[in-house]
Amino acid sequence: MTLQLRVYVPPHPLIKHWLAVARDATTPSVLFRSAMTELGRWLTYEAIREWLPTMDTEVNTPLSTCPATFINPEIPIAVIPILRAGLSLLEGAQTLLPLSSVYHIGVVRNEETLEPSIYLNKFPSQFHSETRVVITEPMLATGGTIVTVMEELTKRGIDPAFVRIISVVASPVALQKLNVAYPGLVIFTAAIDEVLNDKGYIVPGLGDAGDRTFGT
Ligand SMILES: O=P(O)(O)OC[C@H]1O[C@H](OP(=O)(O)OP(=O)(O)O)[C@H](O)[C@@H]1O
Ligand SMILES: O=c1cc[nH]c(=O)[nH]1
Ligand SMILES: [Mg+2]
Repeated sequence: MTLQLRVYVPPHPLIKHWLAVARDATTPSVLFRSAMTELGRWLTYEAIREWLPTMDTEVNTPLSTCPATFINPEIPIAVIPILRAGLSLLEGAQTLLPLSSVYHIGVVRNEETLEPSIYLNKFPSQFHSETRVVITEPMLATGGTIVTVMEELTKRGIDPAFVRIISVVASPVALQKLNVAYPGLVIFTAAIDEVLNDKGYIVPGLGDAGDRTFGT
């Protein structure tokens, strides 16, 4: 079977609404953060459908016994926010995955070369092989940052088939790069924008997600 990247753009009115708020250049930082939190929440809700491990058992209702399904607490769930901008989606993701562990990684692009470099890595030396991973990264532009993070995860035992990427705006260049390197990956994004300008910004995009989140 040939694996292929799967990219979902959920047609949900709340996702469209909060994307529109985030794209609007007049949206102040305080509202931009709310929009990103909501996008993190609804995109995570979509992404963990048929993915979060469950276990079938029985419960006793006040009247009788009945089949029941719980989230399986034995399978570790990791949320990976890529600093800085990925922090904007974290709260929304975390509210849906309250038992998850959060492992931070800081990556910054060189503004001239667009090459990513890691300045903080809180990953363990090895992850449990069954770990499910949600990566929060709002912008997939050249794809350099997300591929760097995937390399750090897979060399510590993460299976790409267990990874879901939560993004807000993705470019075809980044998606193609991911498809070559990790064809089994699944991505949930609010939009795919075609153009990458000569400074590596997605157009129309939403500008610099890190700066808009933190008001810098
Ligand atoms: O796909 P790429 O071309 O690698 O670009 C995407 C990355 O660029 C931005 O990070 P930035 O370097 O601006 O850091 P920040 O999040 O701290 O603002 C953005 O937050 C992504 O992490
Ligand atoms: O458009 C872009 C591209 C990279 N990083 C951003 O924050 N925005
Ligand atoms: Mg930035």
